[in-house]
Amino acid sequence: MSLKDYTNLTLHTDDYEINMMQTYFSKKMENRRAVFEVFFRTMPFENGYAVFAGLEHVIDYINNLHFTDDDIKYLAEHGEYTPEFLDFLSHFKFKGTIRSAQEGDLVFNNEPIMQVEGSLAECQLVETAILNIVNYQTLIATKASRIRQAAGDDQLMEFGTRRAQETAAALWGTRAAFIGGFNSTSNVLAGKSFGIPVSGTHAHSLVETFGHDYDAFMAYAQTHHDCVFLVDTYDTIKSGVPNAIKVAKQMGDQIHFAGVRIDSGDMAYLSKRIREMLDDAGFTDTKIIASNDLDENTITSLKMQDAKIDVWGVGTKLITAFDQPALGAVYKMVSVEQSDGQMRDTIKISNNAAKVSTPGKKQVWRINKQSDGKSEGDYIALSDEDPRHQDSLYMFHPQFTYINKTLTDFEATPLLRTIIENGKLVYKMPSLVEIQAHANQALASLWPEYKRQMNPQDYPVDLSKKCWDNKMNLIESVHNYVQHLNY
Ligand SMILES: Nc1ncnc2c1ncn2[C@@H]1O[C@H](COP(=O)(O)OP(=O)(O)OP(=O)(O)O)[C@@H](O)[C@H]1O
Ligand SMILES: O=P(O)(O)OC[C@H]1O[C@H](OP(=O)(O)OP(=O)(O)O)[C@H](O)[C@@H]1O
Ligand SMILES: O=C(O)c1cccnc1
Repeated sequence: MSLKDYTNLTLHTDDYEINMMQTYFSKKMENRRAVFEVFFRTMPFENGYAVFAGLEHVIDYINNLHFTDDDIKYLAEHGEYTPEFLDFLSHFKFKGTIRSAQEGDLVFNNEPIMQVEGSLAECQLVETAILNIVNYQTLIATKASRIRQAAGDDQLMEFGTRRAQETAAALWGTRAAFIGGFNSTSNVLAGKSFGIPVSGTHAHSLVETFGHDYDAFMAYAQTHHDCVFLVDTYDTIKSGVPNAIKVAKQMGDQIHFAGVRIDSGDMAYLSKRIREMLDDAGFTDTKIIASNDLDENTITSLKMQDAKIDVWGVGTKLITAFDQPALGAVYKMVSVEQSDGQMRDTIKISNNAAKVSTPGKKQVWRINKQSDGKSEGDYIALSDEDPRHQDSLYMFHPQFTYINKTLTDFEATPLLRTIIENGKLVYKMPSLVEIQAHANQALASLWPEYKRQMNPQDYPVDLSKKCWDNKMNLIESVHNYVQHLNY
């Protein structure tokens, strides 16, 4: 089950989208064809790759897209819309085509990660929600993947709900965290909705209720088989751990003494002492779980200190993407139908070279070496090109064109898959476990240079010659047009 029965998100769009729709409608342009593409300009967290997430929610959103009578009434009362336009909206259905990266795919800056092709009206309407969903979920999946890289094979528990930016962010965020490599969530609704394994320990309030570690742990042990005791409420070494061991010994086989959790103090020192105490008492399989404002940096540091921590509980810094709260993905028009029925590629010029959009409907080809399967880079081509038909592939840096290479031993795989075609879902959503496995496979084909946490190499994202020429020609024609203006 998914969170399908949440509020209809059709009005979850910016006012200006509906205002533009009204203009297109009044000018009889609402059915002109258009192509828009989603991309981000800089890598989140200065990471070498991003993990794409959000497609399932985008599909739910598109499937639910319709203006209810109530929505129309609201627009009639609050906007400058004509009755004819409101009538058009009341019959609106999404009939466009969406091509997208799959969840768990690795994606990079300045390449299309989703493409919407359809009528001008429908393409414009869906911009806001698509960006809202993809921006957040891709950011969290990427943060989770960074934390996974730091944690190695250790268990990662997602604890973020209480700190998330509201409920939807907690739920979709924990799903994105799972895609990025987390093992479980503390959020029960996320477990029910998405099938994520749910796990949890107990809070300090349990110990405070009983007033003593022993009484609290014993009460918990008498009411649960699997027990993780939180040992830092009063004094970890003098009271928490000794009382946890005492209860575990007294309860014997009646419980599974799965672990102890620490949530404060010097966790390198404490975990080493706790490990000795547990081992001395014969509980060599009992795990040590740590939480307290953890992220990939604290986990890396604790591992360097040889902390004896087996399981990491991570909340705030993951679910809020603490060190970079926005991915900054944008949705740009790349082609639009003219009055003569011809498509014209479009460009947004900027003084900042990196901000000049790449015109034309495109496909991203992931180029891997056939011999070792490793990624050589991404090759952005116009949609009528297919590098699979070429014996060799010339790849060059789109700004510093002297950086180039010619590949013969290569395999090209399209990144953008058709998800919705003319309004119909044509894509079978993989399970969440399959998506997580897909992300792991994708990471395995990436060289370690792109995966390191600090100062990773820039992954090559190149344009085909045809795509590059198309961009240069359009820049030239816009310059000519601006130069000949007389104001
Ligand atoms: N050995 C360590 N190396 C690196 N970071 C650590 C280590 N031990 C704890 N931390 C991290 O340091 C941060 C602050 O911990 P600190 O001990 O100052 O506060 P605290 O234990 O949370 O205090 P409080 O008792 O108020 O909860 C946390 O993010 C924690 O994960
Ligand atoms: O530190 P985070 O990465 O955000 O992980 C979530 C935090 O939430 C809990 O603390 P909280 O103080 O809310 O409740 P408690 O009384 O159970 O400690 C838990 O003990 C973690 O410290
Ligand atoms: O289960 C836990 O230990 C837990 C859950 C949420 C937040 N902090 C801790």
